[in-house]
Amino acid sequence: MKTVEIKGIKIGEGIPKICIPLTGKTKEELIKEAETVKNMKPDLVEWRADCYEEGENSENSLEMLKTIRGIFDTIPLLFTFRTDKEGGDRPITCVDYVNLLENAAKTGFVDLIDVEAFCDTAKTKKLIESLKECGVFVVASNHHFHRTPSIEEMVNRLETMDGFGADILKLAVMPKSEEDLMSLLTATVMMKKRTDKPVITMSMGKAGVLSRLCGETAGSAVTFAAGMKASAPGQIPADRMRRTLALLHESFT
Ligand SMILES: O=C1C[C@@](O)(C(=O)O)C[C@@H](O)[C@@H]1O
Repeated sequence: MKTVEIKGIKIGEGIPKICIPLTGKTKEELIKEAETVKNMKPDLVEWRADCYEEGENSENSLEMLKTIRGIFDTIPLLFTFRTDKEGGDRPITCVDYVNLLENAAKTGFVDLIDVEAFCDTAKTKKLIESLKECGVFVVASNHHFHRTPSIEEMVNRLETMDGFGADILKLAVMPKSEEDLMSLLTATVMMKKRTDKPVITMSMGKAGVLSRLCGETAGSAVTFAAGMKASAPGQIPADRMRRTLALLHESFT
């Protein structure tokens, strides 16, 4: 397994790492949220720039990013602009999306960047390459807020993201039944044999909660947990997540 190591955090090894999202809408909200989240001692922090007012505006975003980086000086920071097509808060054109990610990578303020791999597949590989050249790790992602694709499709999508050259492969799906949850877990287990990169998967909503807890067994390297506010359905509070992961880990060893 190729672990991704950032500021002493080894993604892809041991207990799944806890990532807490920041979802504030205004600068004031975000600063308050960031300080609260810092006290929760997350392994990673995700800034959901699409939740920020005018977050699609590169200048605005990068200014805010600098402030957030200042607060999380030693904690790995993931920059995400989730487009409205994949469940995010605001629309953005493909051109602006690419520019925003490239500009964020060039600041040196972020450790990881989320790239929606299926936004414009003809351009994804090149975008990932250019971001990696700036020295950031790339998390390729794909989200299905209304369904769980077949096991075959989920594995294909994760393998495609691998082929695009991402460092970490992420897939979030919505279950409609217990079978859907099991399908996501099966696809995750199958990926262990098909890639040496860290994989992150989750089945969202209440029906999928188990998938956020069992990453150490299934092979999901990071789990997203709520800080002040969840960024997706089914995220449980970070303190409860930490206790549960520790309890499971203890039971395995
Ligand atoms: O991709 C993901 C996963 C996520 O959607 C979840 O279900 O926990 C939460 C998002 O903030 C993050 O960007």
